[in-house]
Amino acid sequence: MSSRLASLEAYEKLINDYDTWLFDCDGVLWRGDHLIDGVIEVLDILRRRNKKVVFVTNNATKSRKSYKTKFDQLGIEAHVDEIYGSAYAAAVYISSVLQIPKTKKVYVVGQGGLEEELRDEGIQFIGGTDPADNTIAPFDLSQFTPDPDVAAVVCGLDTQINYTKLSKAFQYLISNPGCHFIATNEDSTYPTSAGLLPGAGAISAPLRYALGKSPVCTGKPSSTMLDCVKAKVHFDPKRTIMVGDRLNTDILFGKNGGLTTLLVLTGITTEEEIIGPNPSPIVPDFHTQALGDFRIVERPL
Ligand SMILES: O=C(O)[C@H](O)[C@H](O)COP(=O)(O)O
Ligand SMILES: [Mg+2]
Repeated sequence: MSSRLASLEAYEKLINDYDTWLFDCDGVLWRGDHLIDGVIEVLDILRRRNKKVVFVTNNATKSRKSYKTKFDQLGIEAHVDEIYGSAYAAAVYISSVLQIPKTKKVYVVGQGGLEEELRDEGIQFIGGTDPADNTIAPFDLSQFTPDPDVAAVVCGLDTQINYTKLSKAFQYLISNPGCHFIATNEDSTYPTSAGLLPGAGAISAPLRYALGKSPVCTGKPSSTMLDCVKAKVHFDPKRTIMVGDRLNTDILFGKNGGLTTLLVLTGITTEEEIIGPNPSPIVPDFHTQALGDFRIVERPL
């Protein structure tokens, strides 16, 4: 059963017990471009208490560098080497795990952030933001010649999704032998300041259905994302806490990694889902309304 934080002592104890704090972004720090109340103060408290702060997001629309710009714009202190996104995890997976030859290419269903991370890993790509693929014109298969050098299809959140991209991705996956099917993440929904929208999982779903097979997922809860963090950040899992708003990504990611987990209710998951009559089988160690609740340690009620 998840334990709800409700006293000054409980918030103090959590801060004292954990040296490394991994934070999800959408639904924890912000919703779309709207900062969630109390986030800046609490991150400052943790930094002043010499806690290691790391950001782990499944949102593949931005690269780590473009996330740094978003943090700056929202007034949140963050450094590029503290930021880990599913686009970065996908690029590292392709270059270091699959080791696709540099002569090969990736067909992208996704946005600029994913392309930037692929480029930074020296991976050639087509599709993505290419205007030729961002069209509402009907797709004519008889006019399409698959590029034989495409060795993988990677699918992330793409707000410009269309039938042409789905068709080309599908064609590469059925015609190029051994073509890898990768999803940056499979979140079903995406929390914005105006409400919920379809998530990256809803973008790769038509391909999963058409192919009858699932992609390799590199974002949370997969271990690929934690391996990316571990490769750059030293931390003791026993003294590390994962803070997130979604059970089947953030909390499962923490549990899979042997970390302690804290659920906040400012994003996807409602309290009903953890303490209601039919609670989720994914149980966080702790939960609280919002990250901002930790301000109590410096302004006791
Ligand atoms: O659809 C998506 O990609 C997700 O909803 C979104 O990106 C989640 O981001 P996170 O909460 O992991 O920062
Ligand atoms: Mg989230």
